[in-house]
Amino acid sequence: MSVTVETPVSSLPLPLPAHFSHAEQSFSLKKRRLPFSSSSGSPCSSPSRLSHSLPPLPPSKGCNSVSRFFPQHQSPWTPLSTSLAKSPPPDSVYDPQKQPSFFRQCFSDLGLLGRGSFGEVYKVRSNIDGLLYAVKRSAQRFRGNSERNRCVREARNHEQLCPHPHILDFVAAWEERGRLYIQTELCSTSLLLHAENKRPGPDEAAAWAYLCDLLSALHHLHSRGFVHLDLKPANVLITNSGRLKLGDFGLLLQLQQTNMEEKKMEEAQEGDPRYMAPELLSGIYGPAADVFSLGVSILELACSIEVPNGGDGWQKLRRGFLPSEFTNSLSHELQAVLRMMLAPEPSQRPTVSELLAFPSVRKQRWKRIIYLTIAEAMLTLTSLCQKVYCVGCRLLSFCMSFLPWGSKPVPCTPSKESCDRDLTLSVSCLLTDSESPEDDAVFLPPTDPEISPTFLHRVRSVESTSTPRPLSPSVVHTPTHSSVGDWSSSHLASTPSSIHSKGSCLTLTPSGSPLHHRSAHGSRRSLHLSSTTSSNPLTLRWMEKGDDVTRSTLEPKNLLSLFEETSLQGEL
Ligand SMILES: Nc1ncnc2c1ncn2[C@@H]1O[C@H](COP(=O)(O)OP(=O)(O)OP(=O)(O)O)[C@@H](O)[C@H]1O
Repeated sequence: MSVTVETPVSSLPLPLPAHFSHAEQSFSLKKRRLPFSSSSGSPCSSPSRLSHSLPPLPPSKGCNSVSRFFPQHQSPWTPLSTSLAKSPPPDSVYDPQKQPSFFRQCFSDLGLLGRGSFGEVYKVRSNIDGLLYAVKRSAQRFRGNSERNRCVREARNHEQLCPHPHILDFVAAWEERGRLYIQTELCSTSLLLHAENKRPGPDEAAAWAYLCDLLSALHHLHSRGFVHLDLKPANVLITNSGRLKLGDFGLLLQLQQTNMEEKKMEEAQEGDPRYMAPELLSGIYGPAADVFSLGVSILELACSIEVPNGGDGWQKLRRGFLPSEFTNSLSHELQAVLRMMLAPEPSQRPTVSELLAFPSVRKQRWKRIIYLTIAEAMLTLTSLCQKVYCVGCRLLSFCMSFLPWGSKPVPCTPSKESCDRDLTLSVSCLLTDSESPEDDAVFLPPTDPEISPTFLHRVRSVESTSTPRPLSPSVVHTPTHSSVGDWSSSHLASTPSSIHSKGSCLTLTPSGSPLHHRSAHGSRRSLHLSSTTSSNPLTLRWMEKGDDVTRSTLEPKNLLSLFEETSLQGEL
């Protein structure tokens, strides 16, 4: 396919969907995420922050909104995935006679990772294999059979698509009390949040990396006769190594023909208007729509801009105009690729296979493969080293217990399991607005609330506010540690926040420095999670530099704690 610099521009403006009426009119530079509203549990809304407003709920097609006409699904739980139907949890883990739900019996250590228009996503530890996962629960009970069927189809399609290195790993899906649960692999955050937490400004290298990963994911989908129809940074997850994984298959569509031609589809739904291909407005669905959405996503990420969801800017982008004031800083190669992906006519856009064959894309893909191989090898190595270190510490502790002075317990770096278990923190206030607490109390507020990794960006937003925001003294955290794998990953993935765990004291730091905040009187404050009692809960608190709190809390003193204390003071 030849590279067209000028794409033909149709003179007639495209019809705008009705819900674009309050839309943003043009492109604008990306702004940093606003503080998370603790009361609502959602980002503060602002007209200029439309990329954080949730897309409109997809219309519920063909289902009656009055739920009493439909039988409630009262069975304890129904497996919806082949994996779960074939190997249900053992009796030792799940006992249907017991009161707690399937979810509560099979999973523990809950923390809210995020909310979308479909539902809530929790970080969990499986009581079956002891590993960490993400579980997405639909916010609403099924309002009828068509809605239920759509959810079941989503789960089955997702299961069918796995495994692939750039598709979010599917583990299981089930239905319980009229809600859908999808268990997937746990990632570190979404691409949207990851991109927002980076330094503002164009980042072409990252854009190429994202393009390569997502082209690979789309290639997998399209070659199996599926179209995603909702590709956007919020639906892409990023692993500890920085690998992108395409997720959220709620609008996934299986095309009838194997040759993947565009087709008018009655049952298909369009996704987020900001990333939507123009032909979807005419009801033409095909793989080219995904290419367009990927083009918009890469444009947004490469130039660090907000893409419009209506108005002139929206129209222009769908008529082949790229915002040159932003794209001029990109290389000609990337500009050319974007221009082709954003061609107004679906037939003018290259297919994913054609894009993967472009010399510029092939070159970048090789770089990406090498980078990911090294990053993932380093992560594995680091976690191995940590395990060895843990075993060493335990052995040392065991040996010291035979020495005459060895009666006192020797603090030891916790095992990887406890590290992993405790990495996720949750905030209880985010868990308390379940619509019917009795029936839906699958996620009881944990006694020791934790903060999820995605909560870090919200904590960071505290830093940017002008007035000090005292943290609630009731926010008491379980002992929390980041596994070495997770620390290094955050560096590898260029995530600007990291957690440094030094024995019993843990410091949240953006970009590797302590999270500082200037108080009204100008003194520097650091946000610490510090050990405060002998039972060792960690309390999130503001500490003035020079406060002696940490020193007094590191008891009992011994060689290891003295060493930790010294290194901590060095950091301060
Ligand atoms: N597997 C996962 N691992 C880690 N975090 C996840 C995972 N899945 C989702 N999340 C987090 O939960 C948030 C909400 O996810 P969800 O897919 O429900 O919503 P969304 O895609 O942002 O919105 P929508 O469903 O409206 O498109 C995400 O933004 C992400 O931060």
